[in-house]
Amino acid sequence: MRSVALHVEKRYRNAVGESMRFHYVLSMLPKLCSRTKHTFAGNLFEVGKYGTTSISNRGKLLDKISVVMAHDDCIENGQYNNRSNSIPSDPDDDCNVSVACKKFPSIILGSSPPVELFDGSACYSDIASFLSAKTGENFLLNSTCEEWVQDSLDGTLSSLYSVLPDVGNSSVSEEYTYSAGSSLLPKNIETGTISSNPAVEEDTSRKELKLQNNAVSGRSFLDQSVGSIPGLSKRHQRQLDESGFHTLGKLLHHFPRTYADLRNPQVNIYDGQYLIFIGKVLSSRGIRASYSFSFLEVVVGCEIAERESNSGCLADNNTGGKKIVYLHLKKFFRGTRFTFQPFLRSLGANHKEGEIVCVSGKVRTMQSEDHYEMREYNIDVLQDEKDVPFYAKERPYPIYPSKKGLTPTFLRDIIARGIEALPVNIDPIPEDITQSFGLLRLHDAYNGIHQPKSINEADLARKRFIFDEFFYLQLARLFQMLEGLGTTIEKDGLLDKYRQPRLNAAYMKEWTCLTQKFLKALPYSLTESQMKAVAEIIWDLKRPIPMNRLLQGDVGCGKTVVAFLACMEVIGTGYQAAFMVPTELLAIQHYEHLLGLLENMEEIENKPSVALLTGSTPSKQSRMIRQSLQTGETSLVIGTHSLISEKVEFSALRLAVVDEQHRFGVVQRGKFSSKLFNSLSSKIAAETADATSSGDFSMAPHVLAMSATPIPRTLALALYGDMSLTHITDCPPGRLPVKTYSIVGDDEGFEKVYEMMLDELQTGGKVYLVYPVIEQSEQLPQLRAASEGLQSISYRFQDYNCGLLHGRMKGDEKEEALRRFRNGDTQILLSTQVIEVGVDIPDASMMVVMNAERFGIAQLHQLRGRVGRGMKKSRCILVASTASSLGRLKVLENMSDGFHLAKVDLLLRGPGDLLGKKQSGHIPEFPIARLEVDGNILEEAHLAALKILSISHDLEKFPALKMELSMRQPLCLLGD
Ligand SMILES: Nc1ncnc2c1ncn2[C@@H]1O[C@H](COP(=O)(O)OP(=O)(O)OP(=O)(O)O)[C@@H](O)[C@H]1O
Repeated sequence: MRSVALHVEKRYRNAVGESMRFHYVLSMLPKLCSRTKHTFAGNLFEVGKYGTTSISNRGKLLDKISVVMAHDDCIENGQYNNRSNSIPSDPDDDCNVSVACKKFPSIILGSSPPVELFDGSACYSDIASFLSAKTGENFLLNSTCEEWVQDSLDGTLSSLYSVLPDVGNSSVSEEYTYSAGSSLLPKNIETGTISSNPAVEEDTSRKELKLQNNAVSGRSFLDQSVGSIPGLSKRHQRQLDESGFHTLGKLLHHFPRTYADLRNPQVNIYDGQYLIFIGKVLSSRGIRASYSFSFLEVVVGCEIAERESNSGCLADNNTGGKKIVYLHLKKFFRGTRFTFQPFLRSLGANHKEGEIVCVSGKVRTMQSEDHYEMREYNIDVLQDEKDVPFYAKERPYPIYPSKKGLTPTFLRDIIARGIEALPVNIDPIPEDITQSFGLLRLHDAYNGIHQPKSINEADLARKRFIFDEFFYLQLARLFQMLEGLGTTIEKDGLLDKYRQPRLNAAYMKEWTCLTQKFLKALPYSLTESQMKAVAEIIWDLKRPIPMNRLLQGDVGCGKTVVAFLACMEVIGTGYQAAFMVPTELLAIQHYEHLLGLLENMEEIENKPSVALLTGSTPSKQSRMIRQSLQTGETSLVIGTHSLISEKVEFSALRLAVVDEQHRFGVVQRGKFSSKLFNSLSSKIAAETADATSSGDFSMAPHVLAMSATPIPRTLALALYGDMSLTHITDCPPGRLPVKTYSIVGDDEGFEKVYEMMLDELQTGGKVYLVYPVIEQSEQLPQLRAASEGLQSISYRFQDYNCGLLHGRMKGDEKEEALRRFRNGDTQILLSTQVIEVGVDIPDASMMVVMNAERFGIAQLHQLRGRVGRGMKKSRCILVASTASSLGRLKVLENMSDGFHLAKVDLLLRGPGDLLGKKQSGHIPEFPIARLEVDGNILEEAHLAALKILSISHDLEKFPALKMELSMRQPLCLLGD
C-alpha cells in the first residue's frame, strides 16, 4: 500500500479560466465512489480506511483516474486510455509512466521521479488554493461520507501537507538567499547617485526588481480570501467575511489588544492566570456530549515545584518538593457532523499519550484540587528534552479584541493558522531600508506581533507596522508631488530640499520693488521672526521648484502680513496670487485690511489690483472678477474655497496662500490641496502648452499654507508629508498676555462674570461672549445659546449695545454685525465659534466662553486669541458647566504658549480631535500609530520615503511598493 498524491487537471476550464485542480477531484472522489453508478470506481480504488489508495499496478491506477475523472480524453496516450483492468501492453512502463507524470505532474508512481506539486514558478494563489484544499474542511461540509473524510485528513492529505512547507520554502528560498546577503542596493544607489559600474548597477537593479516581483506575488498572498487558511470551514469563512476579514491581510492586521504576562506556574495557581507549563499528555479524547455537541479533552500532567521558585523556570527547578497538576485542555465543537466517531477519534489522535508538550494559556480552577481547565491555550509538542528550556521561558501571550461576535480565542487560532501559511517574501519595502531603520521584515513583524517570544519582539513588530502606516502616507504625498513636476532636475531638486532642509533666505535687497514699498508702508515694523519668515518664503519663491510651505505661529503673531508680502513678491515679478481662507468673514477682513495697507503705499506705477471672490459675490460681479483673473488684469484674489472652482482660471498664478488650513479637516484638506495643486498646475500647463517661454512658466504654483493652530512638527509631517515649515516665534511688541480665569458657571460665578464685564465696558473695552450653540436644544438643555443670551445680556447691560453673530446668518448680516462691533456701535458681541478663526479686532479686550469644557484646548486658545491683539490689557473667562471640568481649563490659565498647548491638546485628545474631527484620538490614516508618541518613527518614515523616491521617482524600480501604495488609502485621500 502506498499513498498517492493526485494532481489532476481536468481538460476544461471553469468560468474564470482557472484550472480545476486536484482538490476538486479529491472532493469529488468520495461522492463518486459512494454513488451506485460509480461503485465500480469505488471498488477499483479500494478506498482505504485512511483514504489512501491501494494499487496493484500502475496501469490500473491510471485507468482508475480516467474512470473517476469520467473523461476518456484525460489520458490521451493510447496505452493508458484503456477502460479494462488490463496491464498496459507497453513493456517500457517506466518510460510511459514518466510521460504520464509529465502530463499529471503530481502522480508519483513506482520508480518514476517524484514531481513536485509546485515549483518556484507557482504563484501563491496556487499555493493557497492548494492549502485550502489540503485540510479537506470543505469535504467535511459537503460529504456525507464522514469517516472517509475525516480519515483522509490524517492520511492522504496529511502526507500532502507535509510536502507543502518544503515546497513553499523552496519557492522562496532563492530570493531569501539574496535577502540574507548584504544590502540589496549598492551604496551608490542608496545615496541616489549613479553607479560608476553600469554592469554592477544593472545586476543589482535586476536583483532588486526580482525581489520586488517576488514581493508582489507575496503581497498577493495577503490579498487572498481568508478561505485559503488551512482548515477553515465555510461557516467560519463566512463569519470572518461578515466581520470584515475579507482577506488574509485584513485578518493578520487584527493585532493583539495587549499581551498577558505568560508566567511559569508557582505554588499557588490562581483563576485567570496566564501560565506556561511543560508536561506529559496523559490522555487525549474526542468526546461526544450530545447529538450535536462534542469536545476534545487533552489531559496534561505537569510537575511543579511545591515551594516558591526564584528562577520561575520549571525546567531548571530540580530541587525541593514537587507536585503534579492536571491541565484539562478543552476545545468545543457544535454541529452533528462533529459528533461522528471517526471525527472524534481523529481529534483524539492528534496527541499521543506520553508526548512531552508545552502548554500555555489561561487557567481556570476546577472543583478537584490541582485540576485546572484551559479553554484558551497553545500547545506545542516538544521533540526532545533540549526544547524544554526555550519553551519554559516566560513570554507575552497575545490577547485579541473580539470582533463582531468572533471570540478572541477563535481569532487567535485562525490568525495562528494564517501566520503558519505566511510566505517569507511579502515585504514590499527593500531590505536595506528596513535594515537601516532597524525594522523587522514584514514576515517577522507579523510573527512578532502575533506570536512574540519577548515583549521586545512585540514592540519591534509594532514599530514596523506603525512605520508602514506613516511610510506609505509619506510616500504617497511625495509621489504625488513629484508627479506634478515636469523634469527630473525639478524632482531631484524637490527631494533634495526635503532631504536637507537648509535655512535659506533672500534678504530685503533681493526683494522686488513692490514688496519693499509694501513693507515700508506698513504702520509697524516687522518682528524679527516675521522678517525671517518673509526672507525664507521669498527665497523659495525665487526658485524654479514649487514651494510647499507651512507657515505657523501663535494666534495674533502676524502671519497675515507675511503672506501679503509673499503675494507682493510674485505680483512684483508679473505673476498672480490667490489667497484662500475658510470663511467669508475672514476673506472680507483680509480684503479690507489689504486695501487699507495698499492705500498707505506711496505712489507706484502699477498698484496691484485686488479682488474679493466668495460664495456671496453677486454672479455678475463674480463673472467680471473671473474674467479679470483670466486676462491677468487682477493680480491678487482673496476668497473662500470658491477660488478653486473649475470656473476660476488664472492667467499666471504663481502663489496660492491657504489660510487656516486645519479648518478644512483632514480628508478635505488632502483633497483640497491636491485639487489646488493639480488643477492649478494643469490649468497653467494647458494654457502655456504652446507658449514659447521656458518650462519655468508652466511650473505648478507655490503653496503657502498658514496654520493658526501651531501644529507640532510630527503632526504637520504626517498631514502634509512634504511641507517645509516656517515658524513665527515672537509676537508684535507691546502685546500683553491675556489673563485667563476659569470659573464654574453657577449663579455666583455668573455674578462675578457680569461684574468683570461691567468693569471692562466702563473702561472702554469691548466684550465677546462665545456660546457653544445658536439656539437652546431640548437634548442639551445645559448648553447656553447665543440667541437666548442676547435677550438676557441686553437686559442686564442696558447702557451698552449688543450684537449677535453666528453661522446661520447671511453673509452680509455677519459682515454688518462684525463691522458694527469693530466700529464701536456695539460693545458686546454674542457669538458662536465663528469668530474662532482669524477675526482681528484689536481693541476687543475681554472674552467670556460659556460651557467652555465643550471646546478643545487648542480651540479655546484660538478663541482667546481674538482678544489681546492691541495694547490694552485683556482678559478671558472660561465658564465651566461643572466644577469637575475645571481641571482641564486650568491648563489655559497657566499657559499662554500656543505651541505647548497644541501639544497638550494632542496628548489629551489625540490628533483626530485636534483637527476638528470628532474621534477619540486616532486619525483614520493611522489605525495603530499615536502621533503624540510615535513622532520619531514618523520622521524615519519620511526619510525612508525620500530615499526610495530618490532612487526611483516613479517607483518603477519598486513594483511591489507601487502596488502596495495603490492599495492603501492615502492616494484617494489625496483626491485621486
Ligand atoms: N509686527 C507687528 N507689529 C505690530 N502689529 C502687528 C505686527 N504684525 C501684525 N500686527 C497686527 O497684529 C494683528 C494680528 O495679526 P494677524 O491677523 O496677521 O495675526 P495672525 O497670526 O494671522 O493671527 P490669527 O492666527 O489669529 O489669524 C493685526 O492687527 C496686525 O495688524
